[in-house]
Amino acid sequence: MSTTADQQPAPEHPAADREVSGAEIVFDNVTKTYSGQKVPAVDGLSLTVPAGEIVMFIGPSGCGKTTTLKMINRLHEPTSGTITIGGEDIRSKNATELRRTIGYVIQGGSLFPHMTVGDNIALVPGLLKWDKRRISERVDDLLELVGLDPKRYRDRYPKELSGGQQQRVGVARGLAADPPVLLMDEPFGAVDPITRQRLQDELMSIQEELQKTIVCVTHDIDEAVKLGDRILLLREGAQIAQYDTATTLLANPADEFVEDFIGAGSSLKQLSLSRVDELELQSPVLAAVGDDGRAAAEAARAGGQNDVIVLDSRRRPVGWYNLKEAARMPRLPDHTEQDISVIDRRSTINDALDAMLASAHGGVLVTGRRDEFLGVVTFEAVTDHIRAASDPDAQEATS
Ligand SMILES: Nc1ncnc2c1ncn2[C@@H]1O[C@H](COP(=O)(O)OP(=O)(O)OP(=O)(O)O)[C@@H](O)[C@H]1O
Repeated sequence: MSTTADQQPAPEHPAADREVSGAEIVFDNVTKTYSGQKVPAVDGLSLTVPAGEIVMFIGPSGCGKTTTLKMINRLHEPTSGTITIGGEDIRSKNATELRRTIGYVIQGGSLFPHMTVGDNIALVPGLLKWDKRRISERVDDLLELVGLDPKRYRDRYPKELSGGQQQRVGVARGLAADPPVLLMDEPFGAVDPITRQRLQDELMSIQEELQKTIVCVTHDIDEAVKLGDRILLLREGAQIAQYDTATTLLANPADEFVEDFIGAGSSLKQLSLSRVDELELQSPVLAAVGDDGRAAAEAARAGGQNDVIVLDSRRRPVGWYNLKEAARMPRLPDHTEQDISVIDRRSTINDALDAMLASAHGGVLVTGRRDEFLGVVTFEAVTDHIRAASDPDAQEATS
């Protein structure tokens, strides 16, 4: 159902059937007027962010997205109105105490440069006086969760990481004390498009596992459509233009402002609503780290395959070789410098296509929870899907 400025949201709950560790956030008639300003940056905002969902804040520059976000962890105080998290008024704790229970991730990760990756992540658990062993285990778990090998990365300094890796550590730090709420302010704005897509995929896979309540500011409608269980589109003064699922927003824009904002490509954008797990995956012949490459290549050839895919002991893909390359390796190694084009099963079809265009293999590997290998999606599978989705006759024929 559609929600416009004069309606209270009464949405269906996409996360309702999953185990949720997040907490509901409610804004009740919240206004923020900065000192010295006549016009409020946020003017009487009432909004419910359901527990366990990702809500994406989007809207024109200066409409009040960041101000709204920063009121949740009291980096800005409302001039009037009330905000509750899990039913509790955020003013019932002091601001510092509150912030230790809310993860906060901003562009670039904002890591402390003089502290190691491990110490950066351990910061809030340390302030909360967790014991050393628990903190150390937590740091390693989180590094695993965001796809960084703890042994390799725990003791590095931020400057020894790529931009995307720093951003991952930023997410791990935001999640360190297992907060019910994670706030993100343009978290993936500073990285290249391929890295951004991977970070978005990782966030979706982390969210599938953790079910936090995530509020994320973005400037990118495609990112909002991809990540958001719900999208909040604001106009100036944080007035709600529409608050809906991506599907409804794209199919039924509430008015001309929304229509203009989503842009002319909205029928194409609907494609980015399709997820990779709607496609048929191929099951290739697999090999394990340490296997004899020649035997693996022979097994693949016997199975009619042109490639060997190598999995580690946790079934994560760590190598993807053609038969000739594999046959030259007496022991298949546990990592490769080559790009192996991996996407998460909840990635969009558009992401799959982008990854394929950058891949040497004419396909991409699809992973699920904790990066476990699920199968291969081929260029043909994607193009067939796109053809079917954009051809109404074909859709009718299959429905
Ligand atoms: N510290 C401040 N003091 C005074 N005015 C401010 C302050 N911070 C923001 N504003 C004003 O409040 C309004 C909302 O700003 P806000 O940063 O929340 O918008 P935004 O939607 O996040 O913008 P952008 O997309 O450009 O980041 C703007 O008019 C801005 O100029």
